[in-house]
Amino acid sequence: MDAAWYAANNPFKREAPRHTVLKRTAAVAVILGVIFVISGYMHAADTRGSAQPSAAHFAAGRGELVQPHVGRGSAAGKWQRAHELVTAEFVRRHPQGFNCELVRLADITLSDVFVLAVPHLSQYARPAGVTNVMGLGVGGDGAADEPLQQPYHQLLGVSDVVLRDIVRKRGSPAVTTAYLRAGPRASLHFDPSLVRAAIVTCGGLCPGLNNIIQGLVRTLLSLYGVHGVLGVRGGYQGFRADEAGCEPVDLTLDAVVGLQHQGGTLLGSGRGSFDLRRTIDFLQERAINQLYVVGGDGTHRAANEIAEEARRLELNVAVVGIPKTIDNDIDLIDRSFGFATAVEEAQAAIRSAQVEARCNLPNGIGIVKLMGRSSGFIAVHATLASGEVDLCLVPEVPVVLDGEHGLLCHLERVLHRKGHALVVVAEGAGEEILGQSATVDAGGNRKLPELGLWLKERIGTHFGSAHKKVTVKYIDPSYMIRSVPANAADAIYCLLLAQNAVHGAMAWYTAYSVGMVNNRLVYIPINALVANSPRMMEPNGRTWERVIAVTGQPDTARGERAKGRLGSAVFSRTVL
Ligand SMILES: Nc1ncnc2c1ncn2[C@@H]1O[C@H](COP(=O)(O)OP(=O)(O)O)[C@@H](O)[C@H]1O
Ligand SMILES: O=P(O)(O)OC[C@H]1O[C@](O)(COP(=O)(O)O)[C@@H](O)[C@@H]1O
Repeated sequence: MDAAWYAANNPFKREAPRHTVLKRTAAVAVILGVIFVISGYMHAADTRGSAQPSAAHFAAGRGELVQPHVGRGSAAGKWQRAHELVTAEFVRRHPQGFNCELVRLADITLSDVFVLAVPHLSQYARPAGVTNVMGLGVGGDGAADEPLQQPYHQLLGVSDVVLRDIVRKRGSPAVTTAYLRAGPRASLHFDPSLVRAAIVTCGGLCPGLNNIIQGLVRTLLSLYGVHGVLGVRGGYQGFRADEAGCEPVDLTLDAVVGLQHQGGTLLGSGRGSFDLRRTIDFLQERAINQLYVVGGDGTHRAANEIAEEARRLELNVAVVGIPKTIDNDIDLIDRSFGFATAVEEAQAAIRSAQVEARCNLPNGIGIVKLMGRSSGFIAVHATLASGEVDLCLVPEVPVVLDGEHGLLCHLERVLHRKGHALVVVAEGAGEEILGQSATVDAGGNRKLPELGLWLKERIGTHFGSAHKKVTVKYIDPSYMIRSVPANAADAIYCLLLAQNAVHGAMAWYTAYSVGMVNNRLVYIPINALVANSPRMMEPNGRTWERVIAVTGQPDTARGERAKGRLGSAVFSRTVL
């Protein structure tokens, strides 16, 4: 490593030790003064006394009303004079003001922001220092003979960050973490003509995998003018192609034409075992200097090992993760790609089950099993979207069948009221009833007992013993759901993920995963990502409360029966 170069260019100059995960980027001693829109500023005189809260209301409460200096000059000028903390930059961003009073919340301040520092290759490898310009035609079917280029509209720097904790209330800590904002940087660590990239997709299938592959290939080849992209086949076992019998393939622009319309993954996937030594050998033998790994938390744990070994050996190799989980159980990010498609696709199965339940007289019951090994996000979101589900069972909430507040009694009430009932079951629900399975798959994931089928029998015997005829239809659309192409929202998300994954590696970053946080694309150190995954739905949170409100089922998460934290999983919310 060139110590002098690093000392001059280290973007994280600070006193904190290098191994510290949270690194302080700036002493942002700015009182953000989170501003609430309360009542008319421009029309203050007109609106006071209406249904809007008044100045007196704030004087009596926590807020400080910002008195507008109504006078001559532009709206922006008046607006800026309204309060000394409203800076020129703030006015520039909001030239029209908000046409309402501003109330400064003295309780809400932000004193320090710590960015989750992403390792970068120039800590031991000299950067190429090539100027970054955008190659045009990234969505095209082939490379132009004379590629067109233009400067980027916006280039990002080391202190462009996205705050993590945006929800603020009285008593919220004045310190927050932040993520590096993803995007193109002015200078490139890699000379594009010397880049040889590899892509691998691991774990179970998920809508959008092909969009990610296509996005990576197009960004590398067209946007950056890289010369070679290799597709590693069949997941991590593809790094041992001789053993696995699946040779890597060259990924050209032609090879990815129309790929976004196909489900699955062009490269194949797998949960086969990961071999660090053989993977590093593969990268070195084929002179790969950028590795893009698409997979879930297990895949990211392996990617982290590759990145750490590459750093130990001082290899000029960027390792980039793209989080893939149909279950949406990777924490920190708003949502994973493919999840919205899965929720949408689940609606078809729920509608079919609804028709079966309605038409099988008397007392038709439709059960739909949805994926969700350790978290029930698909089941929960599909239930909320449907609005017709009467009972939703997820791994995070205990399944209590018997008793007055049990789920069977609830079904009896629903049948009495509607004549039919609709149940959605996440596959991992009910382990506390059926017990944990000892068998695991090739990725080390536990095989799950079939609660849905068991429930079908149990409902039959329950109503049978009460001499009540019911007809139960069971639908398992799991593999049909995850094999579909991404919907439009996921397709756009995949494109953003793929482009930004490449921007980071080209700039100099490594050992990071790209994701959406607070609706912005960011770089998250893989270490931080795996430390916080898998995530589960908070059983005492508002999402589950919404499910209860929609289905009317008894809340079996209440009180001491809530499961709490399970293993290394963290409870967290998710954004669709
Ligand atoms: N803790 C781990 N450390 C290293 N590699 C792992 C780990 N867990 C899983 N893997 C590897 O990651 C790949 C995908 O794992 P899997 O659990 O199927 O998918 P996911 O990435 O969706 O969690 C497999 O090749 C598996 O060997
Ligand atoms: O049958 P397979 O291929 O093992 O996959 C099923 C499993 O994959 C999962 O969807 C998890 O996969 P993800 O990595 O995409 O989250 C589980 O819900 C399910 O148990």
